[in-house]
Amino acid sequence: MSSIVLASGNAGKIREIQAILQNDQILPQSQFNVVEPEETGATFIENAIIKARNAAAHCNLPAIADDSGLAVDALGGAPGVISARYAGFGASDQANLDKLLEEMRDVPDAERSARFICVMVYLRHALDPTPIVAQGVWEGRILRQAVGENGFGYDPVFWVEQYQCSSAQLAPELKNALSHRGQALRALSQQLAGL
Ligand SMILES: O=c1nc[nH]c2c1ncn2[C@H]1C[C@H](O)[C@@H](COP(=O)(O)OP(=O)(O)OP(=O)(O)O)O1
Ligand SMILES: [Mg+2]
Repeated sequence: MSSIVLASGNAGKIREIQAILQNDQILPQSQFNVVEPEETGATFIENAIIKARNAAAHCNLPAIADDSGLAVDALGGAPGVISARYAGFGASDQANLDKLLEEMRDVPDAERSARFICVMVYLRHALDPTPIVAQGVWEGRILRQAVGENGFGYDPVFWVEQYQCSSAQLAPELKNALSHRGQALRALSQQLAGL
């Protein structure tokens, strides 16, 4: 099997994707000096395709991309596709999370429902007209303060009802078994196996 480029610059995502797929032919785009594209899409799927196409074109290889984010009901679905730049372009995870907690300060406990969404795309080559697409959704609630050290991004404020802890308090394997990303990757793998 030939290599597949993983079109992400997010170390947390890359760690999770590699742990789930366990395929040493999947190489992060940093190994090819891919320049990250602007994520101009209005939807997760558009942004995933933009990222996968950019990496596939640069590397002349098949590519996988993950576009994901947090949709909070009390904020009308925000931060959504702009989750990575909620507090501004190039904002840190901490700055994004602080902004979310601030926006949610006066939202009562009963109205703090949210979900993580992940769209994974596989392109056979840059101009592949029929991308393989898979999606995962993980329901949770937004905490009032950050707790936990694992994961990345908004994990410290995402309450996982089933385990009564934040997703940053889950062991990495358990997060991958439950998460939007784990769901999307398993669905993507099934489709790839059927090709
Ligand atoms: O499991 C997760 N646990 C916590 N936070 C998460 C998760 N999954 C996505 N998120 C947040 C992080 C970031 O704020 C945004 C993704 O933005 P997104 O553009 O897809 O990724 P990114 O810019 O970090 O890396 P890249 O585009 O190179 O893959 O959603
Ligand atoms: Mg991004």
